[in-house]
Amino acid sequence: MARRRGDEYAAFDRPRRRSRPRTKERPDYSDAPLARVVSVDRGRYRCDLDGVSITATKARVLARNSAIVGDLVRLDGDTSGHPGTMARIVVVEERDSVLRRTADDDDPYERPIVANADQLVIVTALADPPPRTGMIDRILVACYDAGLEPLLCLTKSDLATPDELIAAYEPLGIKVITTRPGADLTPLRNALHNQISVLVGHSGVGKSTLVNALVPEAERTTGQVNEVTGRGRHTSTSAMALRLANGGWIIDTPGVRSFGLSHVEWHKVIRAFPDLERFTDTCPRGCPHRSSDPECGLDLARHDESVSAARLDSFRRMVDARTDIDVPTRSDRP
Ligand SMILES: Nc1nc2c(ncn2[C@@H]2O[C@H](COP(=O)(O)OP(=O)(O)OP(=O)(O)O)[C@@H](O)[C@H]2O)c(=O)[nH]1
Repeated sequence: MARRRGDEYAAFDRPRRRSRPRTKERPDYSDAPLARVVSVDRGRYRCDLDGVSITATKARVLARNSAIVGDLVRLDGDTSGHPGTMARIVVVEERDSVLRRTADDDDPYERPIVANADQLVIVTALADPPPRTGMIDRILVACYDAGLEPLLCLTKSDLATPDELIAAYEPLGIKVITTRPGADLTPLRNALHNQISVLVGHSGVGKSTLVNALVPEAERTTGQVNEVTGRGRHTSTSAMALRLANGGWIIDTPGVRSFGLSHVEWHKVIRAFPDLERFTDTCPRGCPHRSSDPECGLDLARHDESVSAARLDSFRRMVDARTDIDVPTRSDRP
């Protein structure tokens, strides 16, 4: 600010401090302790360093939202984990995988949910709330896009039979596990052993109940399903990674109502539909397989008894909704 003449405080003005020239050399953190981010809450990162829980902030040089649950990070500062201490995340290691979703199919803003998972467990209740195969198919698209192995976990088998869903998904090579209150969890434990598994599902399907059974000390809050809306209450509000006693991690994520896929390139959606893919061999080059695309081979699948109409509808709903496909449709033809 320009100083007024005769300003009586002018004499007190301190000489400007020269800033030290910045060094271009960053400290070498390659030997700094390596921890895993287990939860993120308002700029505070809880990290697990060989079983010790450490609270950390993120170094300013790292971009916003650059560390997410599942990330392997190098820590500087106080890594004792004692109450009141704080470490600093100085490096986020390269990720093996990133599971992403968008709020809906038009949302250009993609949300990385979890880093470094190997397996995606789609938790679906057989009733209360009722299963939605469209949602399962959407999550499968995101799963294959992230390079993860899918596992379908059907809960609440005390309320309804799993036969239909097993018949629909097992032939696609997807492992299916069924649970109910008091069920023997050995098959699920075996499937999770030494894997980093992320649990995804609609609110109220029983993810937290499962997590509490697998890791009792987790004490994840469980909620009632609303009798009127049939929806869960979104009791868990943020993702959390938990160590499994016999090796591996499970990452519980908040219940989702939708699973947007605008981050998945449209031509990759078909990968989650191996049962339909063979019909696309006869399609014209670059066919996006929408209902309106001329000579799309999937139109023949409609008349094939071995094809599930629900799966075909589910696929078509996903591609028909895309606004980023620039290929003429039947109605565009002269
Ligand atoms: N009958 C039956 N009820 C179950 C089963 N598993 C969970 N529940 C009940 O379903 C309700 C919702 O379970 P939660 O574990 O809170 O569900 P969630 O998926 O974690 O829900 P969000 O936290 O909202 O994501 C609770 O009342 C559970 O007791 C099951 O196998 N059978």
